[in-house]
Amino acid sequence: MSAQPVTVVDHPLVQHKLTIMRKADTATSKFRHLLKEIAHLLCYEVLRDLELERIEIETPIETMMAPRLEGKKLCFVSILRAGNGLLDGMLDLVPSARVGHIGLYRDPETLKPVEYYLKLPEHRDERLFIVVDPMLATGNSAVAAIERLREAGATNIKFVCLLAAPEGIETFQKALPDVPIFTASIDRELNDHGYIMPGLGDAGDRMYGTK
Ligand SMILES: O=P(O)(O)OC[C@H]1O[C@H](OP(=O)(O)OP(=O)(O)O)[C@H](O)[C@@H]1O
Ligand SMILES: O=c1cc[nH]c(=O)[nH]1
Ligand SMILES: [Mg+2]
Repeated sequence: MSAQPVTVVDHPLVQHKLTIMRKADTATSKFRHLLKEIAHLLCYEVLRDLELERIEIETPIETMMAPRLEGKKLCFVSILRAGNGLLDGMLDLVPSARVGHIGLYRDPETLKPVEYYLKLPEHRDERLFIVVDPMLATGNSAVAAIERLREAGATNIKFVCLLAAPEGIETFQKALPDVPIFTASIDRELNDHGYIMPGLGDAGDRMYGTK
């Protein structure tokens, strides 16, 4: 099976905001704010093909059949912690969406993800799951999260990140060829510690000021 494409959202607004996020001297509050704003723009792209239902409404002039989004059929899944930055922006646009959380941290020695939390809504086979995490580095965390979702019954899944490394995309597409990736940038490569270069550093630490 050939892999689903990677969509790079290269809109000038996204690229400009990303440049500010990458800068080492951008403050935590500004970083979080920009991540939320970029999440709005990524959300717009990832939901482009969303099916709408039609409902009858009354405008001041006449009756019409108008398109409506059924937000409850959508579920955003945040890979904790850093995924919450994207999640907040996505929920601004689709407040009725359901939300799942998967807690994973990357062991700094092995670069393997360690799971510490999982909470998902029910009726998983009926929903579109949008899994969010700003960083796709080795790809191990995203693959583990999505495999876990699949075990739990999710079938329709898309992945959204801010930065992706070529190594992470390769791992992801080998493991999950049917899951499309949306990202604001494909960066150059990983360094010896599994950090994306040029990247933006540790997304969780930059969001929450923990370093
Ligand atoms: O593609 P990978 O090599 O798996 O790396 C990416 C993961 O690393 C970061 O999380 P981290 O482990 O730092 O946890 P945090 O969000 O709690 O800081 C990031 O938010 C991803 O989840
Ligand atoms: O560059 C990276 C790699 C993994 N996790 C991050 O937060 N940043
Ligand atoms: Mg981190």
